[in-house]
Amino acid sequence: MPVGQVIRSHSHIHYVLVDGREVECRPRGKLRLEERRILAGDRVEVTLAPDGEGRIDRVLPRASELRRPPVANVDLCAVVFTLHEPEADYRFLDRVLVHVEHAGIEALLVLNKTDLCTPQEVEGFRRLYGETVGYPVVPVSALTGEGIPDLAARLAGRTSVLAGQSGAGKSLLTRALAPGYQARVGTLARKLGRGRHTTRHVELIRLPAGGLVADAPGFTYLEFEGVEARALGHLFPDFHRVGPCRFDDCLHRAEPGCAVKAAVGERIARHRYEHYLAFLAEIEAQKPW
Ligand SMILES: Nc1nc2c(ncn2[C@@H]2O[C@H](COP(=O)(O)OP(=O)(O)OP(=O)(O)O)[C@@H](O)[C@H]2O)c(=O)[nH]1
Ligand SMILES: [Zn+2]
Repeated sequence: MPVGQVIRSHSHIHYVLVDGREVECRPRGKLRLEERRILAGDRVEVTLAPDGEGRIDRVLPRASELRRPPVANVDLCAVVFTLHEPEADYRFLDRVLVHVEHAGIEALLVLNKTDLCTPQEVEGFRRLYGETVGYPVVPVSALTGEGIPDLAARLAGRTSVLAGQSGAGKSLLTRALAPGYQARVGTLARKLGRGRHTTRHVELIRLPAGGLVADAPGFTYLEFEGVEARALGHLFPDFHRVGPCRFDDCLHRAEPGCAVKAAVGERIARHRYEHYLAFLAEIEAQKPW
């Protein structure tokens, strides 16, 4: 039985990508009654009819499920960051990275607007986040197209969402990656404040080099709900490369024999440690005493 991936839905009609072909499918009766909605990104078993349409027989177990936007099986988050326009906000970046780690999704750092940067700035960022922190970094310019083929190659075969602060260039990047793509929500809806970010049905856009990218940004809800204070340090990959600390349950704050604290300014960037402390305080303040 062929297996495909749902790329968009319209009430009870789901468009499923099967062997590179978009097939209009309806779920079989029993599935329609189930509580579980069929989400964009779902892998489904389909029966193809001679007329070219199909029937969804079964939704395969999800490897991941994002709430905002509602997409199943996202396996990569491209976090879009800029050094200028808007000015670099490392605290926001680290916050997004913590959320991506918490969701168990691989992160890729996209340094956008390189046309506004000196080569030294790009190299400095690549060293800091690519080497010291340890995420793959892809410098691009959505405006000039520089680096876009490299980014496309990294998104090939994956189901991705873009994240990052407002104005970082997520929309322009999506257009640079999928030049033929036309957003289905018009300017009017966006002006009324019911634009792409709040559309109920997410669409996965097919990239020419293969791979799917959501048409709505991910990780827009950045409260640390569900993140335990003791687990926060595990969401900083640069922290687990040092150590171990003397105590297994070290919070890396004032404990004796803390390997993390000892590495600050060397193998751990000072601002990463400061953001960790700030996030930790935020999580502790959330506790219902
Ligand atoms: N110079 C330069 N400008 C860019 C680049 N990418 C995007 N921009 C501009 O930055 C502004 C914001 O880009 P968008 O794509 O709307 O940003 P966004 O991340 O989708 O923003 P939100 O929709 O608010 O989340 C626009 O004016 C873009 O034209 C780039 O690589 N270089
Ligand atoms: Zn420690």
